[in-house]
Amino acid sequence: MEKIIEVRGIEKSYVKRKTKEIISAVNNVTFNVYRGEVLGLLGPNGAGKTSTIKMICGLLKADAGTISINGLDINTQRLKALRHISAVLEGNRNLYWRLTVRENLEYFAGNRGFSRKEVAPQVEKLLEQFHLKHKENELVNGLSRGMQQKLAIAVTLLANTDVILLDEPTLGLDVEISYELREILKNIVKDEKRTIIISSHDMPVVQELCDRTVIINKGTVIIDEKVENLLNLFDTKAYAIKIAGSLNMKLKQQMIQRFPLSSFESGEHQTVVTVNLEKSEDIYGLFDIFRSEGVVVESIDRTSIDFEQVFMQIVKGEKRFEMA
Ligand SMILES: Nc1ncnc2c1ncn2[C@@H]1O[C@H](COP(=O)(O)OP(=O)(O)OP(=O)(O)O)[C@@H](O)[C@H]1O
Repeated sequence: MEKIIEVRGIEKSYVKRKTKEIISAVNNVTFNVYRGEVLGLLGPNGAGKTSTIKMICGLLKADAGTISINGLDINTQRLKALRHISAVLEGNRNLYWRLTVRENLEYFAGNRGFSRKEVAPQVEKLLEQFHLKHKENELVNGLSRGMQQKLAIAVTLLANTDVILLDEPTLGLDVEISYELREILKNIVKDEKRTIIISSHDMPVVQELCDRTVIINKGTVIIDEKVENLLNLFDTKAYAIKIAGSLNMKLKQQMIQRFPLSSFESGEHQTVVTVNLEKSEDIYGLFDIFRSEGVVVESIDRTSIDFEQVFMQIVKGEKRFEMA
């Protein structure tokens, strides 16, 4: 697999203005991005994602370490390196508000050296793909946030760079437009082998779009693994246990303490407890708790897990999972 981005041991600290306290935001982060893959860059708030993304885009300079894009060092061959990457950063849609949808696409393609004629077929395709055709002659100013976001991503795709970086693409959008955007991106990823880095808190986006995920916590990479492998790994340890009657609060708290991702769904005569166990043997510990409280287990089944749960488990556990 061809490496298109190499991030090696990057570090970034900030000094708090008032207290002069030094904050280590990124601490020795290393990962690769391969051509044609969709990489999810994840982490809880304050983990260091934005700082990492800004260093990759050349908006921030790393205190230490190196970043290369297509073999070009971002410090010593900055302009050449940055020509291979385009980005939609969170809260910054990089559009001209007084131009129409079509004019924005043509203007930014022009900035990258493409003539209007050259990009005409692609502009048409993108207008269709992003369901923006009926808005092509409207000013960006009057568009909804969701439409603006779609256009910003379309502009980025039109630049035809080797790498596209989407920082929180669905943040702040309502559910319908998030879904629509996810579907559009899914089709683009399926049809064209684009290299995309997505930073997101929207786990369905990660689950459905990303091939691999790099999870950062407290400035350090804690996971670099294929999404599929993570789902499989956790899936085998997720159980749905049916219990007669209901569980009292003390027991629920006891379970959450021992198995942090437990969830409870109470019916009229039954409760379904879903747990994700770190080791399969932990099931015995669970049964011990039930036995000591006289809880009757009616059935136990393996269940499927979604990426949201996987992410929570990893971040809460703050540990590396050795993959088989
Ligand atoms: N300009 C700055 N000055 C001081 N501290 C900063 C600055 N930018 C970021 N930080 C701190 O660095 C740490 C990492 O921040 P960063 O924005 O990179 O994380 P993040 O993972 O993108 O978080 P979020 O998901 O909330 O955007 C945080 O503790 C943050 O408060």
